[in-house]
Amino acid sequence: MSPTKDQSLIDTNGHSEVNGQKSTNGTFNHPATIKEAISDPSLIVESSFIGGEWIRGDSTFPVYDPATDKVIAEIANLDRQAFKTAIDHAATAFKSFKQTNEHERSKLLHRWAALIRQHAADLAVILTMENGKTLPEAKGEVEYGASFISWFAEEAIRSYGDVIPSQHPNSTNIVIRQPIGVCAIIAPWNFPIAMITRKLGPAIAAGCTTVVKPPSETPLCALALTKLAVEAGIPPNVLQVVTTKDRSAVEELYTNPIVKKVSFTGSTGVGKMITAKAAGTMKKVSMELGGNAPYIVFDDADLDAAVDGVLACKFRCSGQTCVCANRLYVQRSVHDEFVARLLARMKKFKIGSGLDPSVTHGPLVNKAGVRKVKDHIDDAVSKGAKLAYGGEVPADLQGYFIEPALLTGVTQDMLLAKDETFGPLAPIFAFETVEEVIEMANDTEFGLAGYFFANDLRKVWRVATALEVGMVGVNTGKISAAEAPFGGVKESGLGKEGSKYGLAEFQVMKNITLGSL
Ligand SMILES: NC(=O)c1ccc[n+]([C@@H]2O[C@H](COP(=O)([O-])OP(=O)(O)OC[C@H]3O[C@@H](n4cnc5c(N)ncnc54)[C@H](O)[C@@H]3O)[C@@H](O)[C@H]2O)c1
Ligand SMILES: O=CCCC(=O)O
Repeated sequence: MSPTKDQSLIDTNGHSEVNGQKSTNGTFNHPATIKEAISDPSLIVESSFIGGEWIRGDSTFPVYDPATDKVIAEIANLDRQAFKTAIDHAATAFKSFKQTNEHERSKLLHRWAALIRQHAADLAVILTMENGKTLPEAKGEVEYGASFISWFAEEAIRSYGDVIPSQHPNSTNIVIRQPIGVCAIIAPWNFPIAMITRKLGPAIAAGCTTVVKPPSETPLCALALTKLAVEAGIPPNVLQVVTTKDRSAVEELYTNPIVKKVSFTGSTGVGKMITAKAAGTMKKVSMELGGNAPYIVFDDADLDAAVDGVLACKFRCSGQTCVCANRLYVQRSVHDEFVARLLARMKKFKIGSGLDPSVTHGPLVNKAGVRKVKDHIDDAVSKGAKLAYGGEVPADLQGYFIEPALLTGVTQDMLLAKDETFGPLAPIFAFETVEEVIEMANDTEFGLAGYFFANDLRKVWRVATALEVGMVGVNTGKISAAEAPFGGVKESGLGKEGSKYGLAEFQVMKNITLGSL
């Protein structure tokens, strides 16, 4: 694949180089350690944060750089008791934190967001080295992550109640919102900063105390964020982070009766299991789960805009985004032209270290991710699809790489039609009519995001309302923003994050009927 400067797929500013990582002969030297690549090495923390102390414990687990398959950190591997201790600290802290003034919490969050932005360059490098995404994407994510903290700093002071006229004489109903209590936060590796701030922003704004379980693939961003939160003045027991590789230890978070809310982002299977176990103590849950987004290109669409949308949406984080287009439906009359234009753009991709300024797509997070893309390609080809481009695992790269791939002649009976690929594979299905494509798009148990490109207004309204998803992009591949309610329907989850609705997920509503005094 030839190098390119085409960065139109990245929804942030252009490339920038990392601390002189370019060697004198012009080839890119990926740094061996994170500390040598950032300006403030104190941001690299490998311990958990419980009860206001950094806890190392007796055992550790490794974090791998997906671009090199080399260990870049050894993180504290804590047990179930550590979660219990953190929950107890959070319960004690809740007694006073729930009494804090909304404006005070708002100021804390504003200070934290400012510190995140101040350290954005280093955080982006840490993110790229543990997750693999390119540096411009990582910078975009740092700002995206900070935007949730800023947003909820503002929402904290707009947590309005209600006054409802009573049918009884001398009586009034007053509705107030209160923080729900101790919250458990469990996050995935694909957005190691934003998936955590999208939960911590509203939790802290609401006056809750938290215990965070970061993903074992990418804990360094969560720990660096925590260090900055402490610097910002967020009381230690309000935000605690427990790192572990032991999934059974995490059970404490969704079964301990002290925890009142579980906010989870991850796969649908794990989300269902957690929901079932959390039901044992009737915890409130938010579930941001897997997707299988349809991306529909109608014959009246602006085809160049539709190709831009695919680059932004399908290949973001090398295809490892829950709202990534998973199935590309293209109307038969524009199919060949669309495929040709998409192929021309994909030929400009370059895979490699996300820190290399000439690279457009980084590695996947692990070998299992590469295997899954391969399996989806092999299954589709065995059932009649054509591999039009890419799909090889490059022998000359050490990390978890696979070439972005384009498949044509894809049909609904193939594995990738049902299962989220979570990788850089663009499968093209041809369709004839609006009815047919709506039926195909909805033929999945998932319902997170959907996209389509069309110009006819009646068709736009019809399709936007018919898609069974929580979020629709019309003539755009970019739908995520702090102000927009994020969340799915069907088996893609429960609840909304971000937006004016996100705060309520961490609150309980209480009606006070005030009789005559
Ligand atoms: N809807 C959304 O907002 C959203 C956002 C990002 C990712 N996702 C989804 O997340 C998935 C990819 O992320 P992932 O691979 O990290 O998901 P995952 O479900 O494997 O893991 C998510 C988190 O849960 C933890 N975990 C996994 N198994 C567990 C268990 N048995 N008990 C307790 N904790 C457990 C993980 O360590 C991680 O912290 C995809 O399906 C993607 O669509 C959804
Ligand atoms: O991967 C899921 C979250 C990505 C986003 O917030 O756009």
